[in-house]
Amino acid sequence: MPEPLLEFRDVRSGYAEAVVLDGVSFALPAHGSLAVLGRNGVGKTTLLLTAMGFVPLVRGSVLFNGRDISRLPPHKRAWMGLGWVPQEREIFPSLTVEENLKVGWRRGRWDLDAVYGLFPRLKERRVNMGHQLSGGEQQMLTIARTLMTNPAVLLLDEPLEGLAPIIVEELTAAIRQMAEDGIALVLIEQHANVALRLTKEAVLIERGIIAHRAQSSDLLDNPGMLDRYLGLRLQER
Ligand SMILES: Nc1ncnc2c1ncn2[C@@H]1O[C@H](COP(=O)(O)OP(=O)(O)OP(=O)(O)O)[C@@H](O)[C@H]1O
Repeated sequence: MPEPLLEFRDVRSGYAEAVVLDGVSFALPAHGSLAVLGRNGVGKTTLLLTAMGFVPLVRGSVLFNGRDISRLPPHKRAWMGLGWVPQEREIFPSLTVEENLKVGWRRGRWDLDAVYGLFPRLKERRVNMGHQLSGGEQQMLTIARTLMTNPAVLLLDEPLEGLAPIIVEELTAAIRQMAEDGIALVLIEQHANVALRLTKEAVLIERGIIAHRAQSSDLLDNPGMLDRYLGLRLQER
């Protein structure tokens, strides 16, 4: 079996006053995609923060391409190919769209032309300042900026949260295309049906542990299972 791209081995992590994840293990293959589902506050964001090194490990290890990166700082992990897309839509408000995109560019498949091909809206807005963008455009820019670093894996924290349906459609299509293009995905998304359609595998987190893991398509065919484990229901969007 080929070496996983990103692997958690028996990870325990959390904040000074609270252990959040306890005994989490998974292996994401290169070009793989994983939906992380669970109720509010179960530790989904903490899982991504642990992968990036923003939240310290108490036990276990995080591996990337077979290398133990547990002690590396976030910027080194980003440099190695972990592309974090935070929920807070971190862009530079006083730089133009194009300047925002150029800031983190690293040579590779994704450059300005390719990114504008994926997000034509950003091309139209390329001379606008970050602060002049709508919430949906800011989210596109946040993802596009990370894409410009040519990551091996994108860690997406609720990228569709609070966005209008038309923008959700555009972003969903873009995420699907990035995955088809070979970027691995870890996707946190409250709308389970969207997350399951975009991914091959899923883990259901409950109180800091992986309560269930399955093929995403099997979960889509079995909505009762989501309901049983987490009280999540598939919603139409
Ligand atoms: N900086 C922090 N310091 C202390 N506790 C925190 C911190 N951030 C999150 N927590 C706690 O850790 C737990 C897991 O939070 P986390 O944000 O990972 O959950 P989540 O599954 O992503 O939830 P949501 O869907 O609401 O974003 C929660 O109980 C939360 O209150």
